[in-house]
Amino acid sequence: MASETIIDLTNVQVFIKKHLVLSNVSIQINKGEFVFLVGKNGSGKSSFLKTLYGELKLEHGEGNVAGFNLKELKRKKVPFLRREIGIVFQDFQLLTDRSVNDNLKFVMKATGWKEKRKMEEAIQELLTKVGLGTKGFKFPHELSGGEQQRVAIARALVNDPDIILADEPTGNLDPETSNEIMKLLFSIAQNGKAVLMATHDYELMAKFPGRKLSFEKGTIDPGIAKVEVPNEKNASQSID
Ligand SMILES: Nc1ncnc2c1ncn2[C@@H]1O[C@H](COP(=O)(O)OP(=O)(O)OP(=O)(O)O)[C@@H](O)[C@H]1O
Repeated sequence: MASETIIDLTNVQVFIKKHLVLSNVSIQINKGEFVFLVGKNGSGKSSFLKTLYGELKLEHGEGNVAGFNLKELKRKKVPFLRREIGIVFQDFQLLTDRSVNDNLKFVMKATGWKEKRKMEEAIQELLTKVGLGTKGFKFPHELSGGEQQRVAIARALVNDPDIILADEPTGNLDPETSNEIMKLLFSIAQNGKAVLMATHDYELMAKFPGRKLSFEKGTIDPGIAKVEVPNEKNASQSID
């Protein structure tokens, strides 16, 4: 796969209100990379991700994400950046009052999808991709934590973004289920997306060798860039 930079930061500083969280951040990430964000609690991983998806405004330094200049990005344009990024959280953040299908449909409608049949086809394709092809009619509370996270990943993929940002996506899951979710996220990177994942799980990191961004001393050590995702030790094409 040809290397193509999708995240490009130069001398970025990340602030929360007046509090300087990170400085001297210069990082380039290519499509197809799997990147772990590692560091102690409070070292700035979530704030870094928020900067990438436009939740925190970039005031200092230069940042380009999926073709958007973060410094010049106006608040009302942030939804356009978000369409290029899929976001996955530790606590899934599904809408509990509707089915899996309707959770996905909700995001589709909010991002401009109109044709019912196209939406239904895309939903089926996405759910099959994450191994939930028969569960679209279920409500979130009828699914296990791992299944709910798969729905959240399907939702993140709705607009076929080049970047997936995952903030401790396995934080609420048991080791076996975490492993399955990792396989899924890895396969997404292998299909050409940049996947960035904050985690404290060193066992997972040992098993799925990706690039590591280390958050320490108020900055980020960018690790060694790899163009392609290394194959997972027990690589399997099948997600189930
Ligand atoms: N809303 C806020 N207001 C003020 N300070 C904040 C806010 N959110 C986070 N911070 C501070 O910013 C710093 C970075 O926090 P951040 O949540 O980005 O770290 P993290 O590495 O993601 O931590 P964790 O591993 O616990 O999720 C911390 O010092 C934190 O206390």
